[in-house]
Formats: sequence, structure tokens, C-alpha cells
Amino acid sequence: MTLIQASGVSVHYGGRRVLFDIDFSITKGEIVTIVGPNGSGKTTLLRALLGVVPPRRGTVARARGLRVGYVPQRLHIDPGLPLPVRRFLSLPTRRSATEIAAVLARVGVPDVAGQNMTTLSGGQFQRVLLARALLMEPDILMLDEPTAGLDQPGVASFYRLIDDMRHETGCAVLSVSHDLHVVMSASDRVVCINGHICCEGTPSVVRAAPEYRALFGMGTGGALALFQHQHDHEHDHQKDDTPHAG
Ligand SMILES: Nc1ncnc2c1ncn2[C@@H]1O[C@H](COP(=O)(O)OP(=O)(O)OP(=O)(O)O)[C@@H](O)[C@H]1O
Repeated sequence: MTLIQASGVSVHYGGRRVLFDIDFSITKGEIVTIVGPNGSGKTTLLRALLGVVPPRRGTVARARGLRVGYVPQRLHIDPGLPLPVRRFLSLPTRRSATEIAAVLARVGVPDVAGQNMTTLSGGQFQRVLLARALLMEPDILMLDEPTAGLDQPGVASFYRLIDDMRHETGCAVLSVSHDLHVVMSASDRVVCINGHICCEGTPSVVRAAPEYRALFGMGTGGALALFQHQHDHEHDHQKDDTPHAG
């Protein structure tokens, strides 16, 4: 079942085109990761899929009644504002103490309900954001660089948690990530964007593809190559599942 389908989407900010010709869909239970250089439009794509940024061209269709749990890249909380975790989790929908205790335990931070949001560590904060998204009982979790600022064990355990959630709830997971080796091991499909879709496919297919090796290299070198990728040509991106390089 297709949860979200974008067809021929372009997004402009003011007069500037940030995304163009995006064809994208995600189905129930899939884990899809968006990668790409800084400023390539990853967050904008999530926002367009969420419906908070209107496309200049094309359409975004969401399944009727779709519930989205969104974990933003940044969430600024005024340090002067006393906001205990339990109150944060009750915004905008009031939640019972039992529900809050259960979801905090589920995401691995059982003891923070009374703690102020601004005093949480980076990893605790991300887990609380995830808890808030899970309270939506989402059909799809959308995560925008959820592990930015976490150390390697923190990153690994966060993604294990996401994987557990997917298995328990059957929700789809669409994330933006720079953790390329985690992305490659934990995604059903990887989509590389740089204003448009440069290449996409399953990690194993993409990893084995000569186009991918030529573009991204392997291992850490691959991550570096990805972010140094110079996009100096035009092409029509393919719409099938085969890997193709941009
Ligand atoms: N609200 C906005 N108004 C104007 N320009 C914007 C706005 N949001 C993003 N942009 C611009 O659109 C482009 C894409 O931004 P976006 O945040 O989608 O990229 P990204 O791939 O998520 O980047 P990063 O990896 O750095 O988070 C950037 O050039 C950015 O400056």
C-alpha cells in the first residue's frame, strides 16, 4: 500500500528552485533513507511530502487518514521556559501518565518524565522526540537527521530502536541521514538527491553497481565521495528500481 506518492514535484523558495522532477513513493513497512550533500533539498523534500511546503509543480498524494510521526532536524526550546518532558509529550494532545511512562520506557529513557527538556543530553532529547512521534501511532515515521550530534554507539542504538519500532508497529520509516554505513545496512531503499534524484535503489544493488562504486567508492571513502560528488551534468532520472548514477 502506497502511503505517500510524489509525482513530478518541484519546490521553489522565492525565485529559487530547490527541488525539481521528484518522483518518489513509499509503501507500508518500508525503510527508505534520503542522502545527499548539505543544501541538496533533503529537508525540503520531507516538508513537501508532509504537505507543509507546497510544490510549485507536480503533486503529492498521501493515503487517506495517514498518520505521520515527524522528528524534526532541530527543535529550539527556549532555555528560560520550564518544560518538563511529560508536558512536552502532552502537546498538543493530552496523554496519561501511564502512556507517557510506557513510551519513555520503550525508547530507552524511562526516568526523564520530570526532567526539563532543556537539560536532556543530545541522545535523550532525540529519544524524547521519537517518543512524541510514536505517540501518534504513526503509519510512517519521518526522521530528519535524527542522530546528528550523537556518538557512534548512540547512532547505532538509535537505529536499532527504529528498526524494532518498524517490526513492532509495521510503520514505514523515511529518514534523512549522513550516517552512510548505517544507511546502507539498515535501509530497504536509498535515494540520493541533489536538487533532483541522482540515484536510488536497494543498498545491496546500489552498493554492487559499478555506477555507485565509481561515484561513491566504498566504506568511509564512499561517504566522502558522496559528499564531494560534483553534479555537473543533466540527465533524465529513471523511474524503475535499477540503480543509476547521477
Ligand atoms: N525556508 C526557506 N527559505 C528559503 N530558502 C530555504 C528555506 N529552507 C531551505 N532553503 C534553501 O533550500 C536549499 C535546500 O535546503 P534543505 O534544508 O532542504 O537542504 P538539506 O539537504 O536538508 O541540507 P542539510 O544537509 O544542510 O540539512 C538550501 O539552499 C537552503 O538554503
